[in-house]
Amino acid sequence: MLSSTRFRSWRISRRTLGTLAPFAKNVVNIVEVGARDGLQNEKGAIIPVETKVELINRLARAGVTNLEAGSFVSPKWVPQMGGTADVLKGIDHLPGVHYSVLIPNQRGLDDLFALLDGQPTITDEISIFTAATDAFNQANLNCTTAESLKKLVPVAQAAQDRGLRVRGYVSVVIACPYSGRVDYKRVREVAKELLDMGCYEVSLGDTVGKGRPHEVAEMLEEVKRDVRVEKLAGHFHDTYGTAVANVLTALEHGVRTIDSSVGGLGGCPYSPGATGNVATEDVLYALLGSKYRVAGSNGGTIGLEDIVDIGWWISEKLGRPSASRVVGRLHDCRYLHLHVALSEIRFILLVGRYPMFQKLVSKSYVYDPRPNYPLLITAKRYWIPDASYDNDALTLIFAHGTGFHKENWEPTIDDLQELLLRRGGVRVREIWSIDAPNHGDAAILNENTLSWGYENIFQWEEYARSIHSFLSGFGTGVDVDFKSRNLVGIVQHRRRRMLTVGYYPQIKFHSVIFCELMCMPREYTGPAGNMLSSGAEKRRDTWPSKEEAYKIMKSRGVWSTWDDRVLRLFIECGLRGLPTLDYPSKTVGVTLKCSRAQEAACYRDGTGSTRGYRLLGSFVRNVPTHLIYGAIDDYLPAAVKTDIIDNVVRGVENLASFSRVEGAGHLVNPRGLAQKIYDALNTPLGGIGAKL
Ligand SMILES: CC(C)(COP(=O)([O-])OP(=O)([O-])OC[C@H]1O[C@@H](n2cnc3c(N)ncnc32)[C@H](O)[C@@H]1OP(=O)([O-])[O-])[C@@H](O)C(=O)NCCC(=O)NCCSC(=O)C[C@@](C)(O)CC(=O)[O-]
Repeated sequence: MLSSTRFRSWRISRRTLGTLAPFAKNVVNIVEVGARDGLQNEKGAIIPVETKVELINRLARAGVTNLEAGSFVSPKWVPQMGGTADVLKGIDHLPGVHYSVLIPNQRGLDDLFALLDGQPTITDEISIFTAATDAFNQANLNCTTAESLKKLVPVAQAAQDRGLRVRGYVSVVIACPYSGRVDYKRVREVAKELLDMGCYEVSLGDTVGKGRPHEVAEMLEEVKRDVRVEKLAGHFHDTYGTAVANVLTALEHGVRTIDSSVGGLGGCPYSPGATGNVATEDVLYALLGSKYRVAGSNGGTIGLEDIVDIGWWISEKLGRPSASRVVGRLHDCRYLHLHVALSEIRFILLVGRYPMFQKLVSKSYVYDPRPNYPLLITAKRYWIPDASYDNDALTLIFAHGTGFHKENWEPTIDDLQELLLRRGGVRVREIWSIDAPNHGDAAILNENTLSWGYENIFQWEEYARSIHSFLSGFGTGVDVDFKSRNLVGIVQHRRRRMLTVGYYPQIKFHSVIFCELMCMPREYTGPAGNMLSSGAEKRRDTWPSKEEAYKIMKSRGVWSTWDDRVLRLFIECGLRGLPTLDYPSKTVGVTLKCSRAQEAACYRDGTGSTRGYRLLGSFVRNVPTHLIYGAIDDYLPAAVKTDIIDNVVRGVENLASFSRVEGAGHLVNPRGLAQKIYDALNTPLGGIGAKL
């Protein structure tokens, strides 16, 4: 779990930027309320915690940085919110994302505090709520507006004393289902009282969804007489189809934060007849190409196609069509492979990604091995739900090459999974892919630590140690006993050392597959390392957005030669939003997760490849070893490959298998590589017992 103080302070600085910068720059904040306001209103069976967790994780990965994760209300009143504590415990807490919870009263806050006692960073924000009419409050909170405000004062105070930020809601700001037309003056007074309690922002809710744009305008102008508009958010339900128009009206009147709900989920259980919130997809779509830019962590925004996909997915889970207008159009278009002139990048990525995830599901983890190992580890697990396996089924452990990240393997995993499903053979129980500690998501979590002693040379053995630590189980965050698994290590490029060092306790491997192994004698490592490290230091590492980065990389340099799926994953998972420690004053755009300095530091570790070269001979005698090279000798000279086979391994007969991927060089083609990995996994091993 992401629980360090270092991490917390980073979140706070992002939060400050998030609230101030967007207002000044026509940047719109989205508060995604689907998992709370949306799901709370679902009739029928209780939605499982896992579904809520997946929904929230997907939204955060799509770039949403403010989302409501649930509420601590009475489960008798709102049964769907019953498992909120488990939801908070289950989600991946991504850096820079606020996972807020709705709190009705002191009892709800006490329940949250009990949770925070055990996990202090599980949330940093609560929302409190009341309404502009007594009638609505009586139905929703069992008290009048004045009574509810009185009860909320100590709640807001206690939350702030605990370091939480507090957001306020005023419901029924246009019309009340019980008492009709609302007095906007009362909306102004209630909003002001919430701000006086310390709310950093008040969201004005057209709970019934009857509001028309001119009414929204009038209501806002009234509220603005007492409240600065940057303190206001708009929350519109779409019962009468006016929600998008109301959003645009609110923006024109200076509001810069909009609550919305993926798939248009939801409604308030105490607002009879009201439908869901304005769909997040519909807001994103409406603002495309306008003077407004939506803030988010996915290349500085929220990925529309990701949200479309999530809206489709959650609607399927709930067994009904999405309420979003946009989702039906874009989702169908994607599946018909029509060209949608929105974001070509994300569109193709999703189409390309689907074959794999028909069967495999995935989850990201943060593993904390401290104090046994100083750096946090991030890993992703892929598996088929509900499948059963015997003890022989394999668990594949993927390790990536320098400059990449754990998701880099996904096209290969995708193609491998397809082969396993289509052609059978060995049974694969689970696949894990692990970031090097200065790459991928781990690089963000370890950003500060990496600047204290790892900045000049990052020995690749650190990756070895981190994986050993991960597999040995002396840490928290991943509850799998890898020692009982039938492990296969699949290692890209120069990672041979990773599995060979003799750390204790020893981890048994069924076999190891080296792909384009970068072990070489000393005369090659120096020049290659110098060339690579100076290249890494000089390379461009900031771009205005992920879309721009893709366009630039696609058109030049080594990037343009990559398999397109790999390049798109590099954009999606290898880049991060600014600012960073290296660029503290750049607030817009994206940069590399594995910074230039850290990549160069890896290349300066010249001895890793040489030691790997020396130890490879004894390694293959002890561990069934498959070796796969690209057929094109681009990075790795043909002479080195020949030397490895003839002199180090002493003939291919000492390997479990040897193959070359046709048409591939150092950055091998994923499909060809998947075929070779499939073949290697299905090669009988002849009974060598492997121990690393
Ligand atoms: C506020 C209460 C609890 C008062 O309900 P009450 O009956 O007046 O309170 P009580 O203090 O008499 O307690 C009654 C029972 O509830 C329990 N209880 C009391 N508090 C809690 C709590 N926090 N968590 C869990 N249990 C609680 C309490 O322990 C007791 O249990 P019992 O002894 O009968 O077994 C109730 O009215 C309630 O939960 N209402 C829920 C309202 C709600 O969640 N509405 C939807 C959210 S608001 C919304 O959607 C609008 C918004 C924000 O999106 C904006 C917009 O669209 O306008």
